[in-house]
Amino acid sequence: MEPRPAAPRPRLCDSLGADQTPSASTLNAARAEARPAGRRAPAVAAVLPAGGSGERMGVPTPKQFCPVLERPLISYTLQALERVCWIKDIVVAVTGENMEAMKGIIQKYQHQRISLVEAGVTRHRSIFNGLKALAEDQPDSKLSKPEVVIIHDAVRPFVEEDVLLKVVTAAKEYGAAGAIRPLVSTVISPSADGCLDHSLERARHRASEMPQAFLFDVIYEAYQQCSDYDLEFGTECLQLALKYGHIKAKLVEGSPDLWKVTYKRDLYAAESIIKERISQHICLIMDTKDENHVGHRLEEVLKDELNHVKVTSRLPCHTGRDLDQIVSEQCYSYVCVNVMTSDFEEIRKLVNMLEESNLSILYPVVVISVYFLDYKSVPFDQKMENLMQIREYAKEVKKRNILLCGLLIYYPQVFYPPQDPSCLT
Ligand SMILES: Nc1ccn([C@@H]2O[C@H](COP(=O)(O)OP(=O)(O)OP(=O)(O)O)[C@@H](O)[C@H]2O)c(=O)n1
Ligand SMILES: O=P(O)(O)OC[C@@H](O)[C@@H](O)[C@@H](O)CO
Repeated sequence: MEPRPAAPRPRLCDSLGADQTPSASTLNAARAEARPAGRRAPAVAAVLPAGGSGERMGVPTPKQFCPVLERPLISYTLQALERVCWIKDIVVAVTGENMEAMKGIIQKYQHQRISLVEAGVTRHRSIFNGLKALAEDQPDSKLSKPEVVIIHDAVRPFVEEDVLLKVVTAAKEYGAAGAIRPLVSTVISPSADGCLDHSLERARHRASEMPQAFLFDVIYEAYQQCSDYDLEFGTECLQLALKYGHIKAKLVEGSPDLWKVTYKRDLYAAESIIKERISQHICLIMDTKDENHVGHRLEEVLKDELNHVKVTSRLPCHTGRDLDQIVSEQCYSYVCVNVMTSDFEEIRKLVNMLEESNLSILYPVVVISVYFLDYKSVPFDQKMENLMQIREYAKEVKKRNILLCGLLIYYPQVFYPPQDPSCLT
């Protein structure tokens, strides 16, 4: 087993999640349920098989390393599991030839709690290698044996804490548990001559997805007893627990986002989902606390469209504290609405804060600086000079995954009839 890479700098904790991310009270209740009175929560580890070649993706790069928004797919899955604080170890099985690349990903994106093991020639063998790293009967094992182990494909990036908690809670009670989804197509059985032999009643069957969870001893003993045929051709861990451990896994309905990236179209879908999620988190920054600030009109419009709009006002004298609060909101799109000020240095300070927070390591960060200026009080060429500064600076920060743009709204300083405030939007 490869030693854990050196602990990188403090990693930002990304709070992004799909809409179904459970509330803290939900999780606390489920944790309490998972923890019989007086008993400690189970020690939980995860094994991520990531040793495939991605043949069906049809590209030279194994799909787990294919870029999504210029970041390897596996990094999103690692981030999803790292967001779950009660998973103490994450063991990733990669091929020897991809070991260095995997270490580089861990370092660049500051992943933590990751241990690497050599993958096998099949998915089951990769998973078995990951389990061996957690079993304490192995000579080079550096990890403590968990009570419950999660098995999750590295190419299923959209896994949320709630389904992980459900399968772990169920595995503790039943010995094994797995996420399932309704079938989209009907399953049929062909005869030897390539004709239909029979079809399965779709409503009575389900698709087996990931994550799955097991009492560690149940699945580890199943793999130790596994036939070579099963290791070579099997695709279902739940079946191993049934066949070798006589454990009937508890089936847990999963969300639609649990699908596995298999074909190229799945990468495009993954990118769209990620873009949609990060674009839902917007932070509006205004340059005064004035409640009549035009930014509040924009806030109303955005709140009608988006789920997470944070608003803050940044007075020049309190820039440091307000900017810290802004960055802590973990947004990835910032709209700075400037009516009173149009100080380029303010934008530079914000961009520097965003960069120092490492936000732009995980996702591209968008900063839109909007200037409202009365064209009678400010000469046009002076303001355009400001925008030109932003344009040059934007070229520089784009290399650091921060997309900066400026918008100048020049308007005559006239009185808008109160019955028509929409003129300002
Ligand atoms: N020898 C293998 C084969 C697969 N996997 C992993 O098992 C997961 C699910 O397998 P699959 O989608 O089949 O991945 P590939 O085998 O890479 O895909 P393909 O069958 O298209 O080659 C993936 O994270 C893959 O990296 C693995 O760890 N070791
Ligand atoms: O068969 P593949 O290697 O493409 O993927 C493995 C899947 O079969 C597996 O992840 C789920 O079906 C649950 O076992």
